[in-house]
Amino acid sequence: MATPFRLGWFGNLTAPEWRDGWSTDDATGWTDGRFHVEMVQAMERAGFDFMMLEDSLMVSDIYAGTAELELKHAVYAPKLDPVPVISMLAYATEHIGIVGTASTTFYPPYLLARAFSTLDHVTRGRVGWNAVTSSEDRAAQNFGMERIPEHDRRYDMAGEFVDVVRKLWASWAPDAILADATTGYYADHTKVAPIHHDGEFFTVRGPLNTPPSPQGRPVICQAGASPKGRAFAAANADMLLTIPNGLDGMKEYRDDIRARAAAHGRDPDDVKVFFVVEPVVGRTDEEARAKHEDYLAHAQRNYEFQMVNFAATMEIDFSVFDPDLPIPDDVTTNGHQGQFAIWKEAFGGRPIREAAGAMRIGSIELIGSPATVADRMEEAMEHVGGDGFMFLSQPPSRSYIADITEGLCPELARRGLIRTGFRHATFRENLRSF
Ligand SMILES: Cc1cc2nc3c(=O)[nH]c(=O)nc-3n(C[C@H](O)[C@H](O)[C@H](O)COP(=O)(O)O)c2cc1C
Repeated sequence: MATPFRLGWFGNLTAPEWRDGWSTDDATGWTDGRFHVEMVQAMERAGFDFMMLEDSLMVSDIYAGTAELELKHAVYAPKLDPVPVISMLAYATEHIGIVGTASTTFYPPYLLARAFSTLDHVTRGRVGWNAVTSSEDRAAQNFGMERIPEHDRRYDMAGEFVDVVRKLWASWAPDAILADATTGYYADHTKVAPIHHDGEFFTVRGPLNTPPSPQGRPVICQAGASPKGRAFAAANADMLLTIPNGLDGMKEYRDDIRARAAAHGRDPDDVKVFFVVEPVVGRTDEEARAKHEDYLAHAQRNYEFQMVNFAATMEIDFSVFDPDLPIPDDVTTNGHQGQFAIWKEAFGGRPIREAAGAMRIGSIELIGSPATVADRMEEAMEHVGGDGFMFLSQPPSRSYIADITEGLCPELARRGLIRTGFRHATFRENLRSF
């Protein structure tokens, strides 16, 4: 009997595939949100648990001191704000969870608690919040700061931020709404209380002015990789996103998070871990390999894309290094520390240009027919212990989405490896249902 796992998609509200000439309308038309609506509908039909929308708050010009390559490849900009787009994606679907990213360093906690409570209402209990600390000076400079706060301090702020948000979400008792025409009371003021939070980073009176939402507390998602990030995630998150290298790295991460969650008195099964992969699927193994070869043939484009990706998220200007040598040993970052260590390991001491030109972001390589890829996914989950995968494709194309939703997912469903329906109304209940 197969043990089922879950699927999510690492979505970017950026331009979908615009370089191959096949979906020319999408190249500029995607900003009306319809491309992503059709994408999330395909995922819901195919058996995905959720779509996640990443976010950042800057146009990065770290690589070589210019935004040229960032904008040339549309890596993180131009993009749309995920928070309002969640409403649209949810209105076009019935069951799938939708996770939006919002930063604990830049949002005021009151606005965030209110926005996600509102989203929980309008999605009828299907929203998740990807709580990130952000990592970029360029983003900080859009919010009156010169530099992003230091890495571990950001997590201290994030811990208090989540505490405030939780208190605000709980500032209305579940039965505070009466709507009683006989007594003339809409809401019971004795069940709505200020929180009077006065902490190191935030002072918030409360209560929230939004009524209790279907989940009460929207699903919390997190992607901490450093020790401090893992501690924060294990204490607070319902789901985690991660890209460790290889099967042993995946198992180490999941075991560590589960042990940390248990140490906080939590049931480890309430914390689901999703591993990022970018499957390359064809009708046959040969067809999939040909697609992969085609990707490798764009080595210079891939290299430039990854350089911006690394520079934007780690604020390290890779242009100062010799691309024909490995990453120097003494480079550190105040950005995504855990992720940087993992990428360095993935480069395996190879020259930067060569490694980045052939790189796909993901914990394991999945290339083949639906049956081949399904075999590998099943083996991986057996090794790691469970939970699920999150697919990434930067940028996604309609044909890539179809490879996954019409090719791979039916094979996974036939084997009983992914969900074929949703038994519960809310995202959290569905996340915990197996
Ligand atoms: C799959 C995945 C998705 C992430 N999405 C975002 C995002 O949308 N916005 C963001 O600022 N950081 C994002 N991050 C970064 C994490 O929040 C975190 O900072 C990073 O994994 C490094 O871990 P650390 O902060 O513990 O060093 C993501 C990380 C991963 C692995």
